[in-house]
Amino acid sequence: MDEALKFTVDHYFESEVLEKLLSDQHHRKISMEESLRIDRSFRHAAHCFICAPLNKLVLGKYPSHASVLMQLRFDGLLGFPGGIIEREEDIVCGLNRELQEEINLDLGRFMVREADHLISHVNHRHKFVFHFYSLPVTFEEFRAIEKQNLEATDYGNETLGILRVPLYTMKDGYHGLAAFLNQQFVGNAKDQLLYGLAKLKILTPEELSEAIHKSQALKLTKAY
Ligand SMILES: O=c1[nH]cnc2c1ncn2[C@@H]1O[C@H](COP(=O)(O)OP(=O)(O)O)[C@@H](O)[C@H]1O
Repeated sequence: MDEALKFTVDHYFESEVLEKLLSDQHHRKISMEESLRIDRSFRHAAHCFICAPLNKLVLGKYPSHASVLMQLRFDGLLGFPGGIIEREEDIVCGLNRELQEEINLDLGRFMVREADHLISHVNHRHKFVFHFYSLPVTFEEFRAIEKQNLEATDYGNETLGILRVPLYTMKDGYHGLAAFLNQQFVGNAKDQLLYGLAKLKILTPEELSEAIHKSQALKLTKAY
């Protein structure tokens, strides 16, 4: 594996390197405690990685081990459901409220908890802290969440729809996750996606590394 590529993947696991790497992109890792002490002029936003285990052959031949939900925003960018936390609001309460508004999450059945926190980043340039949480569910629950989404307040205006991230790789080595990584993501949502996949052990570092490599190598090539 070439060194530059290994570095890209490793940075999701080694916080010091992550911090250094992400500082170039204006997103730096920050602990939850530190983020809560940050200057009050910073806004907080929280987004959620909803995922379920799956054992399926896509198109009858490409193995896929999980379902992960993202959404297409009003501006055509891909992101996770969630949003801005109100000034006096608790982060997890604000996230659950946003999930109800954006994807009509049934809060009687599903709730993100503090323990589901995955990672937070601060962007000093935009004075924003971005918190990222997971909501692991069963596949049946994931299907129920997908169906309920159509009745969301924000459906068709703020959010254009939800989608499942393709976690498989087709025969050409590009279509599937690698091609998906070349789409346009809002803020640091792409980093969050890769982090969630690694942290929840949905894909191995080697699989992630391969997808990142292929997405970079084949970006300009149209396979068909
Ligand atoms: O999935 C995401 N990951 C990380 N940041 C995101 C994501 N979606 C939106 N953002 C950023 O979060 C902030 C709040 O945007 P969002 O559209 O979610 O809030 P809202 O729904 O409350 O208007 C913006 O700075 C936006 O760029």
